[in-house]
Parts: sequence; C-alpha cells; structure tokens
Amino acid sequence: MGVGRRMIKQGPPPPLDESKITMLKKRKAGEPEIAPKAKAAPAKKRRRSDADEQTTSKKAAPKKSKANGAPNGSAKADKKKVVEKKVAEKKKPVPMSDSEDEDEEMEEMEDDEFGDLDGVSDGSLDSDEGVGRLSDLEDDDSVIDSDGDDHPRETMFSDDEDLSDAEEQLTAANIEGLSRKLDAEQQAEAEEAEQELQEAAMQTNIAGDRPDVFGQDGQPGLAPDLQLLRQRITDTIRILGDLKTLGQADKSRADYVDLVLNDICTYYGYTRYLAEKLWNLFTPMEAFAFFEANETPRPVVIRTNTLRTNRRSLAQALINRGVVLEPVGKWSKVGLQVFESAVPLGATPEYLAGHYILQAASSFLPVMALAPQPNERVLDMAAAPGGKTTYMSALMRNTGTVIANDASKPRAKGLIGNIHRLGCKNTIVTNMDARTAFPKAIGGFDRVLLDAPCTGTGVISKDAGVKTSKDERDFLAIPHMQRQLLLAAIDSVDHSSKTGGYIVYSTCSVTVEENEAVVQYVLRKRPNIKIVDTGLGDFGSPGFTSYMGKKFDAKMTMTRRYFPHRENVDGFYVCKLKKTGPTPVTQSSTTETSTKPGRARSSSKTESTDDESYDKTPILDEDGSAQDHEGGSFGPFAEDEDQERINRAERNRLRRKGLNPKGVLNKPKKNKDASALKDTENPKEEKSEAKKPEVKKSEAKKPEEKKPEAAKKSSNEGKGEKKTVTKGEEKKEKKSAKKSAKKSAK
Ligand SMILES: C[S@@+](CC[C@H](N)C(=O)[O-])C[C@H]1O[C@@H](n2cnc3c(N)ncnc32)[C@H](O)[C@@H]1O
Repeated sequence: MGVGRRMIKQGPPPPLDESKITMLKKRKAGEPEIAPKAKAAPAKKRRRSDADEQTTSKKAAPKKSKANGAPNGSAKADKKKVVEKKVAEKKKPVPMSDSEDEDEEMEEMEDDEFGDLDGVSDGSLDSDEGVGRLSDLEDDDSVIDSDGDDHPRETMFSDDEDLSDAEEQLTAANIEGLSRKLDAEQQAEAEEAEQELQEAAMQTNIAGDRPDVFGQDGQPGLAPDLQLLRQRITDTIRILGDLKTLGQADKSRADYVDLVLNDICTYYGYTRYLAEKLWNLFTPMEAFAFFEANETPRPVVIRTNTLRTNRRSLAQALINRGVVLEPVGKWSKVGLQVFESAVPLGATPEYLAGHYILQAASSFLPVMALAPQPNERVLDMAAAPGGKTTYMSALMRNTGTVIANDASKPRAKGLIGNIHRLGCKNTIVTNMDARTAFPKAIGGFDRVLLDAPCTGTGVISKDAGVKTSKDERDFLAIPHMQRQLLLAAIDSVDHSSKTGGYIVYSTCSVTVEENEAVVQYVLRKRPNIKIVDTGLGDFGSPGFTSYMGKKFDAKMTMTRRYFPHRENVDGFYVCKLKKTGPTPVTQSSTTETSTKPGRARSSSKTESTDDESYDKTPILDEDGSAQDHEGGSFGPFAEDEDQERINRAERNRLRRKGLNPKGVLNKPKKNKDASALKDTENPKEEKSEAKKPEVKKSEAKKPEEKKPEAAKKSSNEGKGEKKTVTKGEEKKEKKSAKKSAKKSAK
C-alpha cells in the first residue's frame, strides 16, 4: 500500500499554516531551520524502553531524512505535536448533532454515533509487545469496556473505549508503524506546504511576472511535455485568478478557460464535456485541486461490523497481523483507516469471519444520516454490494427488517454474500427495478435509503474510466432515473411512522444534475417532503443553492457535499428528507394506502400524472416478455399470480438448460410441481396425455427432451392415432402396457 496522500487523515483539511510556508521558504533559501517544538517539548510519556526507541529510530531515521531532511529530534517533536493535537481535538466537542425533532431514542443513538470515540491508535508488526500491553489495557479498570453488561447499547456499539489509554497503548504497541505513518504524514504535509507555496505563488502578483501561455504567435500550440503542460495549466489558472493584471489585452477569459480546459483534457485524460462540467463546479484554483486529487487514491478504510466485534478488538487483531491503522476520524466510531498492511485485507480470518468490511469512508455518511433505529422497517432501494445495508443492519442491532433491493442480479448475489458474511439476520434481499417495484410491491417503510446509481464523478480516483465514458446522454438519462427512484423512495415511506418517516438520497457523484437538481425536482413534485439536517455536522460542505443561473431551495444548504480535495474522501452527496404527509393520489406513482406489511393493498393502478415519475418502459422477463406491472391488487398472497410467476421461472430455467419446458413439465409422476404447472398451462393436453399408458408416455417423453421438434411431431402423431384406435386395439395396447409395466417393475 502506498503512502503519501493516502496517509492523510480523513477529515476537513487543517487551515493553512503560514509557518510551514515560512519554513519551506527558509529551507529553499538555505537558511537553518528551527524546530521550536522539538526544542521546547521534552518527551512527556514514554511507553517504550530506550532500547526499543533506538531500534525504532534506526529504522525510521533514513526515511525521515529522505522525507524532509528533519533530524530525529524534530520527528519526535512532531510526533508529540500530533499526539498533543489529538488530545486537544478530543477536548473539543464533536460538532455533530441532529437538530431534527426526532424522538429521544434517536438523539441518543446519534449522539453515540457521533460520540467522542476515537480510541485506537496506530499499529505495527511489533505484536508481542503490543499484545502484552493491550491485555494490560483490558485488565485496566480505568478503561471503559463497552462489553459491560450494564450498557447493552454500548455493548452493541462497542467503540466506547477510553480514548487516551487505548490510543497510547496501541501507539506503544505499534510504535514502528506509527513512526512510519508520522514520516509519511510529515512528507504529505511538506508536499501540501509545497503545493500551498505554489498556489500562493500563483496568486502573487509580481510585477513583470506575467506568464505568456499563448506563445509568441498568440496560439497555444502543443505543450512540449507533460511537465510544461502542467506548468501551463497552473500559469493559466494563476492568470484566471487575476485576469486584469496578468491577462493579455487581446485575450478574453473565455480564451484562457478554453486553453486550460484543453490542457486539463490532455494532461489528465478527460473528455472535454466532462472536464467542463467539473470545472464549472469550482473556482479555477479549486478545480485544479479537484483534478489533482482524482489522480491519487483515497485512504483505505474498513468498517467494524459491530454485529460481530468491536473496533478495539478488531484493531488489536489486525495490528497483530501487521496492519497499521488508526480510527478514521472523529466523525465515525466504527471506521479504521489502514495505512499499511502485511496481509491482504480481503482475506484475513477477521475479514472472512465478517468482523469488518472494506468500505469507503464517504459510504458511511448516508447511513449515519439515515440513522435507522432498532425494530424499524427500512428499505435500501439500490443496495448491492451491501456496504450500507450491512451498516444499517448493524445500527439496528439485527432487529426490525431491512429490505435490500438491487436491480442487478449478479450484484444482488454479492449483496447476499456480504449479508451472510457479516451476520445480518434482519435483512431480506429482493431483485427488482425499484422505480416500479416500490411502493407497489411493498411500502410503508420507516426509512428509505436511496444510494442511487450515478455517473461516479466522485470516484474517478477509483475508476478512471469515468473520465472518458460519461457523455451528455448519461447526464440526461441517469438524473432521469435518479428522479424516478427518488419519487418511488418518497412514496414508499410511511409519513406517519412514529420513529422515522425519513428518506436519504445519496450519490457518489459531484455534479449538480445528479444531486441538488434531483432534490429540487422532487421537492416540486412532492409537496409532502422537506429537506432536513443530515446530522452530519460540519463535516463536508453545504449543497448549492444556485448553479449556473438555476436557483434551488434555500434549505439545500442542509444537504452535504464531500470532495476528494477537501475532505480526502470520495466525492459524495447526501440529502435527508422528511415526509410530512401522504403523497396526493394524483401524484403518486402507485396508491399509497395500506402499505403496512401483511395488509392487502388497494389497487395500485393509480398511474402518475407525471410522465417523469412513472417509468413506462416495460421491464422484460428473461424470456423477453413484458411483466405485468399494471393492474391487480397487492394482497397478502396472490396465489394464481404467484403460481404463474413460478411457472414462468421454471420454464425459463429449463430453457436455459436447453430443455423444452413442455416436454419436461408434462411428466406428471416425475415432477409433482410440474404436473401442477401443467394444470394451469394446458389442461386439455394433460387430460389426453393421462389417457395414454404410463410406460409409453415416459418412453415418448425422453426423446422429446432432446429433440423438441421431433417430439412435437410424434406427440401430434400420437394424438392423430388416437382418434382411429379401435376397441380391440385399445385392449391390446392396455395388455402390452401392463406387460411392460411389470417388466419395468421387475
Ligand atoms: C451506487 S450503487 C449502490 C451501492 C450500495 N448502496 C452500497 O453501499 O454497497 C447503485 C446500485 O443501484 C443498482 N440499480 C441501478 N438501477 C436500479 C434500479 N432501477 N432499481 C434498483 N437498483 C438499481 C445498481 O445495480 C447498483 O448496484
């Protein structure tokens, strides 16, 4: 696993530290560096012997000098600085609260969720010492053990370890890993400072330093190499920051934007269409930071599965396997950021036992915003591969019900796998197109999560293919689908739910079309919803209230945006909605009455008046026939309908096997279900076949399975023969049938 940016802790970036810039300037100018904290701060707490210290220093020293030339003493001081910073951070209240009028229980839960829990520190390969110390820690009464019987809730959400103690213990146990991490952090900080310097330089208006990005003939031409291209990008961005002073008189802003966009496409490999779309989200400087951030991977994060373990135990187990990790940030108490691993994280015994799931940090956020409660009925509309479903299940402590739906069958299989591995027992998987299936098939949920399919512009660092694969059509079709899904999500929620009535909409995309514009659309279509606070505090940035001349609801600021270059997480959007009343019948895609489980629903035929909210594209079965999504009331069990579905599925299954369904299913004795099926299919045929002697029938069927056409022919011939059979012949036939029956019995 690489270091560098990956090592940067997730969370809001710290404010610009001027001293770093001064330090770097001095270093560049060859002036001696002073590390005031290194001098001033003697080591406060020493958890290791001097011998250990020396060993570690020896290992760490070359890296340090490589990283920034700082002596070891300075690194120690920096380490202390980091610990001090952490302690100071711990003292700060966590700025996350849910200001909504939810009941006390929910508040309690969210308090827990965002509680000041950040106990586990870094890990390394020094497992022996670490194990000893961690056992000491467990014996220590001062450490709050969440597994205590007095706190059943804490037992489940067992990350309530004593922060400082746990952190120090793990720090001691993992000092080598910590040193490495600190080195990398320092390096990253130095890189950041360098970048800031560059950016500051960009903004500096030095007389006579006017970059000439267009060249002598006023034409941009081809940049000779990538380094120069990058230089031209930064120069152009600098000019755009102060066009009046730095721009050429004969060039407009549009000329510069055009130039920089072309260069960005060449340098980073975007299509012009997408580069422009992303560029328009930010100031030129920030757009550059965004494009840059998309070139580096986000930190590897795992989520503790609290249905199986707690974060401290998991951290300890993984540290013992050579994993260097620490809590992902104050905002989560189940996430662990992994810096280094001696073992593949997807194959450890803990992974296989379902103690954790590899999950991007930003993926935690929609579930935290939804805050599902124990015993609720919750729908995860687009659930595969199940990172959020399984988190929801854990928050609900395996109580209530989670319907985890996904339209893709292969992906639903992965979802089932994760559900099993993580031990989620309150989850039912369905495989339907959520646009039309909900609330028709089932509704009345307390909460619905729609983690919508999207263009993926927030995860370009993971999937660089997005840079070239998404075109204008995608940015029309995908938001269209998102709107349909969100309307269905809203209609599937029980507005009168005592504990909930919430919908969370999220995407891993940063474009406005897929986020604010979708929310704005549903606000217009559903007057019975309102935007509410996500409860995610100040983490992230507020959603846009206007974009390129479009105005959005003022409450859009309550929605949250996350960016790779700001929070060092995947680009993400989270919006929480509260349903305040029933959807008017004229607006709902299906009638909303009686959506409670087990109750027969009234006709769901009420078609939407809104073209966009109701997808009229028929959903095709595997055999290509359109499913009946219209008409028919939803009852507890529609036996005929179910039977027909079962029959159809069986026929499809046989066809896939290369068998003629009629041939196989017309064997009543061999397959009970098949005979039942035949009843509904072709009773007449069944009757005439029944008259035939048993043995003959089975003999006749065999070739039919292999050669359907020939079999058909012979079956027809058989029918024809029957009409002319005389009584004598019939007797003979019966006799021979009896004989052969006896033979076969023998
Ligand atoms: C962003 S992914 C969901 C990720 C998932 N929530 C998680 O955390 O693991 C979007 C999912 O939507 C599914 N999907 C696409 N169209 C759908 C539809 N019409 N109905 C239901 N699911 C759909 C895709 O198969 C895909 O798995």
